Amino acid sequence: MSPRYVVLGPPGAGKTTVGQLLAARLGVAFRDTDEDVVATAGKPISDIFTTDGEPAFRALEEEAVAKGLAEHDGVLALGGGAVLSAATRARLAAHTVVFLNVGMAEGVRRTGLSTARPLLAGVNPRATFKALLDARLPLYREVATIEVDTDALEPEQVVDAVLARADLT
Ligand SMILES: Nc1ncnc2c1ncn2[C@@H]1O[C@H](COP(=O)(O)OP(=O)(O)O)[C@@H](O)[C@H]1O
Ligand SMILES: O=C(O)C1=C[C@@H](OP(=O)(O)O)[C@@H](O)[C@H](O)C1
Ligand SMILES: [Mg+2]
Repeated sequence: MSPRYVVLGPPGAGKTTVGQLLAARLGVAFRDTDEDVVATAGKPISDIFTTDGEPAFRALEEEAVAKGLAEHDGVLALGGGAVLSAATRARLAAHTVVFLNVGMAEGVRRTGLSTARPLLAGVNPRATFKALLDARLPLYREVATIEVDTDALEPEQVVDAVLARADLT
């Protein structure tokens, strides 16, 4: 069993939103590793970061991704930082991996009103987002089999683009 599509990319790229729409379009189940982590920890992501620290969150996330890849056959969305784990990147090698990209301005705009992402809750979200993109873009591209730039697309158009790209592979 293997997910039809694994969806990754920076916060605000639309992994959760587009992943759900893609799953609905295909008539398959949707799963999000962030939700699995919250269920396992029994508390919200912001609390895990505050109480237990980011390394504890990353360990839970690595486990949730491994389980999702092994158990789920629909669309699996990852958290934006899941690719920081070399073990996760190695596990993604055999999968159809969709990288949803978003630039700094649009990414900050989309995530700006939410307090749910502790990494972006600092004083300078633009600088934080830029540093995050610089560090992670090579990692997303290392594992991606399909890349879609979402900046100028509505979520349903992103689904169209993913499926059009998938037809070509
Ligand atoms: N293509 C898009 N165009 C406009 N807004 C979007 C798009 N994709 C997602 N959003 C919005 O951006 C916010 C973050 O989306 P989300 O799916 O949670 O991203 P991620 O899971 O990648 O962090 C949500 O408010 C969502 O409605
Ligand atoms: O980029 C990150 O490191 C994170 C992204 C979040 O998920 P989304 O990318 O779905 O917002 C969530 O996993 C956590 O707040 C850490
Ligand atoms: Mg998400």
